[in-house]
Amino acid sequence: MSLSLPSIAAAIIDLDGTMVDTVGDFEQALARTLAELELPPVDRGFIMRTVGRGSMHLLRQTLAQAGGAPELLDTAWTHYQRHYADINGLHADVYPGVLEGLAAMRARGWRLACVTNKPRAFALALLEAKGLLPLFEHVFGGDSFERHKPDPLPLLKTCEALGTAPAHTLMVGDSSNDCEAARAAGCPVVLVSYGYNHGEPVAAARPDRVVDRLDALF
Ligand SMILES: O=C(O)COP(=O)(O)O
Ligand SMILES: [Mg+2]
Repeated sequence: MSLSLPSIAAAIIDLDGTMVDTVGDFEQALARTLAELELPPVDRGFIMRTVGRGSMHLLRQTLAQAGGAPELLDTAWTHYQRHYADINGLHADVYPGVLEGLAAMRARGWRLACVTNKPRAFALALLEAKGLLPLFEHVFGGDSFERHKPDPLPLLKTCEALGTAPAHTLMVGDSSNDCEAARAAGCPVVLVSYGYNHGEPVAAARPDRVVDRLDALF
């Protein structure tokens, strides 16, 4: 599939690793959760390789990495949600070029939606804290639909909500999850080079284009 920008009417933008560098938030919330369970913290590299498949996946992997018993997962989840809500956005920065890129999309008349695997309540609070929320018509999280990315369902549902055909709705993300979901939904896809792609170069996912900044798309 080749990317034809003039045919695009809307964009679905991923959050963690694409708009906001949230590793610091994950690091803090996980460290506090593990400390409460009397377990050692995990390192930043592990978090960067593991993030992207939803908070429950991250927590399950983290618990295993820290040597915690799988039976601790429910308790850990309760702690994690409380800690994440407390620090959400405090250790996170909007990447360079994001505001400019989103403004350029809006200037072209594109409709914008955010689709993340983060729980929706955390995504809304983070977008609000970073001043990005007013740019989006819809925000959907990992708990908004029955299945999350890399399943195409969230993208198909978002196209329905936007009223745009998948072929005219550009997915912009940072990982192979975003790319797989887009391919299966029939959306063209651009990946940013700077996010979290499970430690792999994004080009390996074979998106329609790779950009180093969101505003480099135009
Ligand atoms: O797994 C996460 O919570 C991050 O997800 P995202 O990259 O889809 O925003
Ligand atoms: Mg991401």
